[in-house]
This record gives sequence, C-alpha cells and structure tokens, in this order.
Amino acid sequence: MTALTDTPTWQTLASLAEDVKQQHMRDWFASDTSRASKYQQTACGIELDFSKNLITDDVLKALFALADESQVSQKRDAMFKGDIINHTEKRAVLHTALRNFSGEPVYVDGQDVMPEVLACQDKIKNFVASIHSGERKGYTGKALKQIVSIGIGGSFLGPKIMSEALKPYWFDGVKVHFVANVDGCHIQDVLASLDHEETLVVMSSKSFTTQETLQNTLTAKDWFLNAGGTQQDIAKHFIAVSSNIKAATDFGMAEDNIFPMWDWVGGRYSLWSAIGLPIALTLGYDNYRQLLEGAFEMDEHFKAAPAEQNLPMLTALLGVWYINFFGAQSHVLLPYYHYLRGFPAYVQQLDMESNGKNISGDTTAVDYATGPIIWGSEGTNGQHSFHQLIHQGTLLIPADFMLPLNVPKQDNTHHAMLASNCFGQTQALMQGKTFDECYADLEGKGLDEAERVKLATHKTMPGNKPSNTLLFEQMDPKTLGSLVAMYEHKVFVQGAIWGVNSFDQWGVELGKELGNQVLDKIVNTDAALSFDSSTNALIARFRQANS
Ligand SMILES: O=P(O)(O)OC[C@H]1O[C@H](O)[C@H](O)[C@@H](O)[C@@H]1O
Repeated sequence: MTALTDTPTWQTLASLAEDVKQQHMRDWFASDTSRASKYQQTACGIELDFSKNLITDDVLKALFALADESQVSQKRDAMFKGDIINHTEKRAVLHTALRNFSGEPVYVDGQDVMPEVLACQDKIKNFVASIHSGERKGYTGKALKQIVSIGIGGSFLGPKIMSEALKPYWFDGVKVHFVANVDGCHIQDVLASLDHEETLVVMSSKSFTTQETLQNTLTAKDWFLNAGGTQQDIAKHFIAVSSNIKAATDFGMAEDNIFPMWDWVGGRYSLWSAIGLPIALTLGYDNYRQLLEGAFEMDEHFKAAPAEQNLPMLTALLGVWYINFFGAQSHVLLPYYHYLRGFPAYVQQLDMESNGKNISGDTTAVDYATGPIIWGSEGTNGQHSFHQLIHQGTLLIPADFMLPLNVPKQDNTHHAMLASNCFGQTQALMQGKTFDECYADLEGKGLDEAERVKLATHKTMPGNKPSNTLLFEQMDPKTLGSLVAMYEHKVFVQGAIWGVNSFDQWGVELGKELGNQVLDKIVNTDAALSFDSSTNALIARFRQANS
C-alpha cells in the first residue's frame, strides 16, 4: 500500500463506494426533490449540475477530506506563486501568469515576469491590428488575408479548437488555416488553394525542434519560393512563436518576427501565450483578450472558492471518485454545440498528457489508477453510435454534457431539439428503465410470454450512470476561457491528489526520439538495421516500396 491508499480517508471512501453501489440514483431523486438544487454550483458563467452523480453528502465530505489531506490548496498556491513544481524538468508552471490581470507581480527565480508578458500581449495586439487593417502587406503589396498556422500538440490544439469554438466571433476578412501533421497531404491541400502573395505563415513551436512543425514550415517556405517569392521576402510572410529564439533566427526568421514564450509555460497550457496568436488573428484582439479574462476569472475562483463551491475541485473529486473507487477507466466529454466539437480532443491532450503517469512523488510506483482515457464528440451525433455502450455496456463511463443556452444566428427549433436530446440523455443515463417498465410497455404487442420476457430483459436499462451537465448562457470568448481553465485546474487537482507530476511528458519525448532514430534508417537506405526484428522488417518493407 502507498501512503495514499493507506489513509483512513481512502478506506472510508472505499467503504462508502461499496454502500453506494447498492443504491440507485432514481431512488435518491424520488426521495429528495431538492437534490438538483443541492448539488449544483455556478461560477464564471458555468452552471454545473452535478446532481446526477453517485454521491451523497458523506461521499462529498470524504472527498473534500481527501483533497485537504493531499494538500491540494497548498500545491495550488505553490503553482500560482511560481515554485518549481515541475520537478523533473525543474521548471515553474505559470500559464496562469499569462492571464494575470490582477496587476500583481509573478516571480520566477526572483524576477517579475509580468512586464514581459504584458509586452508580448501588446505585440500581439499591434500585430493583429496591422493584419486586420491591411497595413501589413506581403512583398507585392497585397494584404495578408490567408494565415497558415503551423504547429502540433499544444501549439495546434488550443489555437485551432478555440478558434473553431468561437466561430460566431470571427473577424471577416482573414482566414486562418491550421496544419499539424507531418503527413504531406495536409499541408499540400492547404497550400494548394492559397495565393502566396497574400499568405502569412505563423510557425508555432515552443521548442523549435519539433520534426512535424519544422518540416511543414520548410515545405511552406519552398512553396513560397517556388511561387515567386525570394529569400528576402520571407520576412514579410513568415513569423514564429517560440521560446527558442536562437533556433528560430538560425532557421531564417527575422528577430522582429518572433513572438516570445517561456519555459515556464507547458505546451498543453500554451494557448494563453503568443501560441494563441492565430486565435487573436481569427477573432480580433478584443475577443482574444476576453478569452484570457475568462481564464483569469476561473483562476480567481479556483483560488478563493471553498471546495463545496469550487468547480475545478468538484469536477476533479468526482473524477477521482469514479476512477479510484468504481474502476472507471475513461471519461467522456459531450459538447452539445457543433462549434465546440473539438473540445474533447483539447481536453484529451490536457488531461492524458498531464496525468498519464505512474510515479508519485520522487520514485514511488502508484498502486492506484491515475489519469483516465478522455474521449467524446459532439452531441447529438454520439447518441446514434457510442452512447449505446454508455447506456447498456459493462463499463462505467462518467460523462460531462455541455450546452450553451443561447446560440447566435440559429433557428430555435434546432436548438430546442439539441437541448432536449442533451437533457434526455442525462435523464436516461441516470434513471435507466426497469424490467417491469419494459415488460409493461410490451403489453398488447402480440408477443407470447417467453418473447415478452426476453425482449423486456434486453430492453432493460440499468441507469445509475453518472453525468455532469454544464450549461452556459452562451459560448462567448470569456465563458470559453473560463471553461478551459476549469478543466486545467481539474487536471491539476487530480494530479495533486495522485501525487504525480502533471507537467512533464517523458512518454511523448521517447516517441519523438525513437521516430528520429527510425527516420535515420529509412533515409539512409544502406544503413544496417539493428532494432527488434519487427521494426527492422517494417523499415525494410518501406525501403523496398520506396526504392
Ligand atoms: O511547441 P513544440 O515545442 O513544437 O511542441 C509541440 C508539442 O510537442 C510534444 O508533443 C509535447 O508533448 C506537447 O506538449 C507539445 O505541445
């Protein structure tokens, strides 16, 4: 047993879980009409209904005790203060400084980082204004109307998904295209439709060493030069966001055209830095700023609200409850809003890269589950496919349903149907349908007794499936900022309880390293192959097909 699983609180939670498994949420709702109002909290434009969860007051009390004993608040304060909490990379974790509008300084190694942060925000603001006004032009004097944003991981998901989510707020007149994968099909397709004279390439790479991003930028550069641009014109059409200024200038970027970022911003938390420039180009600076302000508001809520009202804390603890005491291995995100369709993929990187870890503290192997599989897609589409498994499969899959109450420029009939499906699903998951109800429904359907019993058995829905419902007045930039920050802090709280380092990603690094070793053998076709026999055979087959 580890220190965590050995605690009386952990043991209490384990025994409460055994109790709860014998009960049904539909009975709780029937016996307590105030359940919905009791288990709901609102903050930063997010209304969280968590009443359809397998919880009682005792469960919540024990979960809050677990958070207390795991020193979540102390760890949270250490993060906001700039302590070196990413202990394997010896870095502070300060994405919160990028949206700090308190006017207070934030120190890293004794130095206030806020002046640099604010200067970078000004640089973004001026740059966006110069593009949107058409003042900044390409080498032939045309306005730069097509933006190609090249980056991967956190340098792609945040910018792309947040831009997509805010489509009703787009600035008319520029179009941002995103390219991530090294698969040449993607960049070819994007560049094929563009006029190089009005194209601006934004290369986003914190490290400036990521293979995919470097290669895609080189391909874009070749395309630009082949289309008629010269080496000298590059400065007008290529800019970079990176913390590795030297590598960026070595690559040929003009120093003026490099937007800075810092090693105290993790890739998956970087949309708040200049990595968010494509968002600002898509929405305009004011809307982009609202996004940051929404995140700041959530930071303040996370720091100040008591656990019972604290959205990141509540959602995190509910997750721990299911992962560690009910064996849930995944968590599904279901945005009922087409523009938010990418959100599950965003949280997938945020959560799985952060808490996909098995060492607690310095060197202790965990003996409990940590980060879940995050997945999901937009409603109602999933209802016609994978929801079946959530309703009647053998796995317990907690769900977060999300719905904006108002949507711009849309027929109300569609929106009412969308909402009814969202609410109907949470209801069905919670209450299920008993055998008796199914049996009664089959009355007068011309079935003999055996057939009626058989069909009722198959139609029986266990229910008791947990879900949160998150409502938003509307999905505007500020609310989206708060929502993203809520999930960031949720992941933080869970990592703090499990004692893992939520801010490194050694598994991903290994993939990068091995990919490069293999590439070397693919490119140098005469080189001897010294990997395992399967990898060797795959490389040999590829060489043969491409010879
Ligand atoms: O921005 P870059 O340095 O190019 O890194 C891009 C991505 O690389 C890796 O995959 C990391 O795990 C991600 O967190 C990061 O966002």
